[in-house]
Amino acid sequence: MNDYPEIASPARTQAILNRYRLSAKKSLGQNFLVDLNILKKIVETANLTKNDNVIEIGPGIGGLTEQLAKVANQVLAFEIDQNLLPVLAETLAPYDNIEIINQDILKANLPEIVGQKLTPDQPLKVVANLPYYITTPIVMDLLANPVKFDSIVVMMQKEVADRLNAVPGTKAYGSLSVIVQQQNEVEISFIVPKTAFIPQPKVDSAIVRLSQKSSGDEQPFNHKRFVGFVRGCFMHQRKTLWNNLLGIFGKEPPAKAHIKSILADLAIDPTDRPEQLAVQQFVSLANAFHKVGLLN
Ligand SMILES: C[S@@+](CC[C@H](N)C(=O)[O-])C[C@H]1O[C@@H](n2cnc3c(N)ncnc32)[C@H](O)[C@@H]1O
Repeated sequence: MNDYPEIASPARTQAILNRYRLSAKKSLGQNFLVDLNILKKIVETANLTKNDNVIEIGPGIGGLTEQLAKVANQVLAFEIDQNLLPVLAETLAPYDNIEIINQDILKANLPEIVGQKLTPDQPLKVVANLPYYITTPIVMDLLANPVKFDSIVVMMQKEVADRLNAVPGTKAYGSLSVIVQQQNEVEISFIVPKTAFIPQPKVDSAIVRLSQKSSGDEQPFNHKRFVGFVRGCFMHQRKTLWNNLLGIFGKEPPAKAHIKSILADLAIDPTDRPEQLAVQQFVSLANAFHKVGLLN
């Protein structure tokens, strides 16, 4: 499709940055991936076909975007940094199936944009090398979005990936693990060393694949309320579940009595710490508190 060397080589990336007199902005999490093998592995992990539409977050100078455009139908790439637009116009000029949207992904109206730009009946996948300073808000927004994605394959700091994938009883297990795992199968596909980037970040990264669970498990009565409830349960991680629940619902008699009887009904020990509970136990708890009118 083009005769240029791939964008994501260390030499070409550095040459582009020099020519446009750009230096990577730390404040926007700009670490550009310059290892073509890793980019290809990311695309393989996303399992893209010519029928798939892709949302990319943060195309940077276009290294990953280029690889996505080669195998997917259409790529919509959200880039907040206006200074990168002329770069992307140059690097991605050979591709006619990419649209760059100069918006903050956390503020973009995805349902409207996707509805306007993409055909509705094609699979929609997210593939991105996420800006690390907002990894968690982006993942949370994607999961809560009315737009449903067939899969999400994203690079993040390894430490955050470990939290997404953590099992109960471990230090990494927290509200993020529960909220993400409630809806998704989580897989850490592979680790990316910091040497694969310009500039190099301080820590290694991981490629995480999220795909919607198709289990018949009990579902939370409301996703947003469930998220708030789980965060409340982990508010004071070293305190008991009992104390965290009192923190959420108050110590007054009706709330206290409900907490006591719901924990007893669900056979949950009030002296357990929040990290000892399985994902489905949080769902049962949230739904039980909703049923008695404490969580609405
Ligand atoms: C880790 S870099 C990835 C760049 C490129 N995709 C790559 O793999 O080399 C993250 C990118 O996200 C962009 N970005 C940061 N915050 C953003 C936001 N709120 N919305 C959209 N893009 C953002 C940065 O400007 C940067 O281009």
